[in-house]
Amino acid sequence: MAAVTIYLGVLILTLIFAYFKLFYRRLRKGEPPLAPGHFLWGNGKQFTEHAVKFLQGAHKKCGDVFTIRFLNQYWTMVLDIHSYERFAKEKNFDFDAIQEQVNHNVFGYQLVDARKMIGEAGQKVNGKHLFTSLEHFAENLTEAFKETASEKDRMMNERNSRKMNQVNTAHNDISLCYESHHISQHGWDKIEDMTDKFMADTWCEDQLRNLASKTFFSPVFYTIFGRGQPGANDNFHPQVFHKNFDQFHKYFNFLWFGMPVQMFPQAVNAVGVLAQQPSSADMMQREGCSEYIKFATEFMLKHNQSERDIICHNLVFLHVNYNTFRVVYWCMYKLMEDQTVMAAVRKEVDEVVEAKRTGASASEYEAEFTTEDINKLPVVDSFLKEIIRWTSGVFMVRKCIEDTAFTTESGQTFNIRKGDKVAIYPPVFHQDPEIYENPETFKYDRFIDADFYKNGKKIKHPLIGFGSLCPGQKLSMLQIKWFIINIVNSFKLELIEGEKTAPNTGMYGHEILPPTNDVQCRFKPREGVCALKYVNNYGSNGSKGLGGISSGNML
Ligand code: HEM
Repeated sequence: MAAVTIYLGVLILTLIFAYFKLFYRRLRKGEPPLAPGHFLWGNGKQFTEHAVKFLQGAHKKCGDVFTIRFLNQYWTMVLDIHSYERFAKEKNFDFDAIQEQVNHNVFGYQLVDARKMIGEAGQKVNGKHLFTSLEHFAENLTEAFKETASEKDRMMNERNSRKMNQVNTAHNDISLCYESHHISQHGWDKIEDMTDKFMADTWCEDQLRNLASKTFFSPVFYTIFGRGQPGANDNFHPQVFHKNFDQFHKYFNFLWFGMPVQMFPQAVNAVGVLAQQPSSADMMQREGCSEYIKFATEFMLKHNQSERDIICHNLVFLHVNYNTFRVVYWCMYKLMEDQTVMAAVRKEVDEVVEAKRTGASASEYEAEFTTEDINKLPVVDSFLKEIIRWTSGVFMVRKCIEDTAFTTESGQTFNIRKGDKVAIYPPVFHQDPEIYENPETFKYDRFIDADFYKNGKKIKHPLIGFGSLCPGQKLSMLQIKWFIINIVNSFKLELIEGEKTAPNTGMYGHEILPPTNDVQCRFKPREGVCALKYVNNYGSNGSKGLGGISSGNML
């Protein structure tokens, strides 16, 4: 009995010691206040329930800068939008540790000489490479659209042959009637007209995720990895990768926080498929393989990284591009959900296409767009920014590598402890009613010629969906804009009645929130549309050709 009491006593003392050692924090002078939370788990539960509501509440109680806790990890939140640039420029707030954590915990590898590699690889999607990447993407997009449109042709051919049988039968019947009841030739023509109209009115139905995958993810995949010999590796296919990436992504937050992937059998299965990639030598030989992948692969080989590491890095690159896919999903959803949005975007696109159109007849119609042209559409631009505002769930996180006195734009100084995480949480700004009137309402034209204010002061960076470091933001924005112009020009899209979804607020932490559920939609090619062509004019007349309205705050 005495021994049990001693054991219990030791256990309780150990637990108390562990609690004070691991979880409890005594604030030092000048440190930001701690947000109230569970004595053991900290603020994890409040965060996962609804990160924005939790942080808005803590902001009201604690002020612009305060610290939250996830188990034994302390994160200081800087929730003053005017301090964004100071935060981004603070040299003691380091991103490398975060990038290492993602690479190690989520993708299971480590990048050698990471800063140099990411810095130089980032140039392969900017400057002149931005234009060539967009050119390749545009070519792949045209292919993907042709394939999607041909689905309707395939479907119509099947229906046609079925219908022709019916029509032949009807024809025989009608001929009999025609002879016996004198149905006019006009009556017969009308029946044939109705059959044609029925064919033209035929829609294809699909899940939106599938449709976005076929029309957008596929061209992105081919733009990154190029195309191999037909049938070379059946699993290295955009749709196979998309499906498995979708599975894997569900566990992103858990993996990032350090939970072992073995806890999630579905993620393990998905990774098993995603690991089936061509060898690095074969990858670089694929037709149209991107400069980014070629550069990264050569860099990693030079640094003696293994084939496995290269495969993992390819997945990281696909992961960052997957954000662009998610934005496109939401663009398509909002275009279909709200007829006012569709009408406004379509009007702008139709007008510019009409103005640029060349060719004598429908079969010859073509309109050329430069990067500048793509960027010069205020409605498309604002619509896209509103989608990013409405769906971004991103953290901008850094590790504090030295004890640091951080001064906000308003002059308050806080001591941030070495080893803590420091973060800006853009969704809190994006949902702030003082910055964005009725933030819960989707307003496609919110960003047209608009300035935004907080505490009476104009905000320099009102939308922070890409953080300060993302090298892919220009490419991403341009790919999405080009996609919107093309999809609106080429297809009619509708949601099936009653279908509805919303951003999944339980997934805050993902750069772009996934939908709570997928929706069923229908589409068909528009008749007699003008073919659109992207023209890479980099360097012509000394042009870097970005121009446009987006350069102010997003590009
Ligand atoms: C809508 C699409 C995208 C979103 C919302 C997005 C968002 C972000 C965010 C929030 C970060 C962290 C930045 C920070 O904390 O300052 C980031 C980093 C990064 N993004 Fe993107 N991104 C997108 C598309 C892309 C694309 C298309 C590429 C590649 C071409 C890309 C490449 C990267 C890389 C390499 C980093 C790490 C940068 C570093 O370590 O310095 N992203 N992105």
